[in-house]
Order: sequence, then C-alpha cells, then structure tokens
Amino acid sequence: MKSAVLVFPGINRERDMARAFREVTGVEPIMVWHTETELPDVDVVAVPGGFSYGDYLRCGAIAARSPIIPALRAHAAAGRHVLGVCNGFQILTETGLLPGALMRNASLRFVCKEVRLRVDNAATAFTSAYAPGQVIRCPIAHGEGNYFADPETLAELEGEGRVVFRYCDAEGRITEAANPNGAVDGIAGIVNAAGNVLGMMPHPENLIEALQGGLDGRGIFESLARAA
Ligand SMILES: NC(=O)CC[C@H](N)C(=O)O
Repeated sequence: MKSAVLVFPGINRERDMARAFREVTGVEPIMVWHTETELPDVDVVAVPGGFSYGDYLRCGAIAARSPIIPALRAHAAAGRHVLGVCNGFQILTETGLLPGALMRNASLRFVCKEVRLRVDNAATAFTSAYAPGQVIRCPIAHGEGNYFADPETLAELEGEGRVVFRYCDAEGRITEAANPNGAVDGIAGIVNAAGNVLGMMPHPENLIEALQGGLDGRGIFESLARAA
C-alpha cells in the first residue's frame, strides 16, 4: 500500500504517522510539504497531528488554506483514502471534507492521556481489522477536540453509521466520565458520506508497537492495507 503524509509548519506527529505506515505495511510513505500542489500516486494520504501554524485563529484553519489542499480534495473526490488524526481531523473539518467542528475542550485545558474508544463501525476501510463494538486503548493529546455538529448533521452521521469511534469506559459504555473533551455523544472519529475520509482526535499511530505499550492502533493501518 502506497501512502503519503502531509507536512505543515508546526505539525509534529508526521514522523510518528510515517513510522506507523512503515511498521505496519512495510512501505515507506512519501512526505509531502504543504506548498506542493500535486500529490504522488498513493492509496492513502494522512493528515497528521500537531500544531499547524501554532493553532492561530482555530486549530487547522490556516493549514486548510494551504496550496496542497486542492490536491487533497481531488484525491478524496477520486474515492481514495484520507486519514486525518487530531490536528489532521481539525484540518479536514476546516476544509469541509468532514462535517462539524472541533471546539475547545470543555475543560478549557489541554488533555494528554490514554482513553478507550469503542469501534461503532467496523465496516469501514479504516476499521475492518477491528470487531464491531470492540473497545481499544488510544492516546489523546489535544486542546480542541470537543466535536460539535448541528442536530441535522448529527442525525445524518448517526443514521448512516458514520460515527466510527466513541470515547467509552472499559466496558464500552459511553459515559460523561469517559469523555475527555465534551464531544457531543462521545464522538471521537467520523467518516464522510462516501466512507473514504476518516477524521479522529485520538492518535492510533502512537500505539502500534510493544515499545509504546500496546498494539491497539495497528488496526487502522492494517485495515487500510487490506483496502488498498
Ligand atoms: N496532537 C494534536 O494534533 C493537537 C491538535 C491541536 N493543536 C490541539 O491542541 O487541539
């Protein structure tokens, strides 16, 4: 499976993302600087986490206006896969490739810890390696992860099974205590209507080898490799 990782000024998780693709698929991803206007011929483009443009205006707002974005839109429009993690998810909502917005955490604090996620849709190209309803561990590190969408959008997301991950407790229950940022309905990750663009706040690329304390994040990359 061929992949590319976008790099914006202030992004700091691009190497983690590249490592995850390399470790799981055995293929080195192509790093693409934000001033490029074309993407290489790849199956997946990852938009990694970090602090693009120092989070000025809103997280992801400036990166979403970068020269590479039209090529990302074209890649998505062609039905190819796009994976946005954390700042990458924020960038995807700012481009409109995914609906809704990521607001400041309800606590107004940056939260860095491990959470649990329930896989609410295991029938996507990003989650086929997981079992439906499986509870996985995943690290988070963000200040603006409070997912919000208007009631019509939420109804559409729920009705179409497009909420892929929710914050949950160890038993898979969606509770307020298990929700680290106040996201509506515990939403941690969603896909677009076509199912080829996924955005999620947690960092699966940081739980792919024993040295990191677990392997629960590998499923995303294994699923993408299967889908390619
Ligand atoms: N790890 C990240 O990608 C953080 C995203 C963003 N800078 C935030 O704090 O919400």
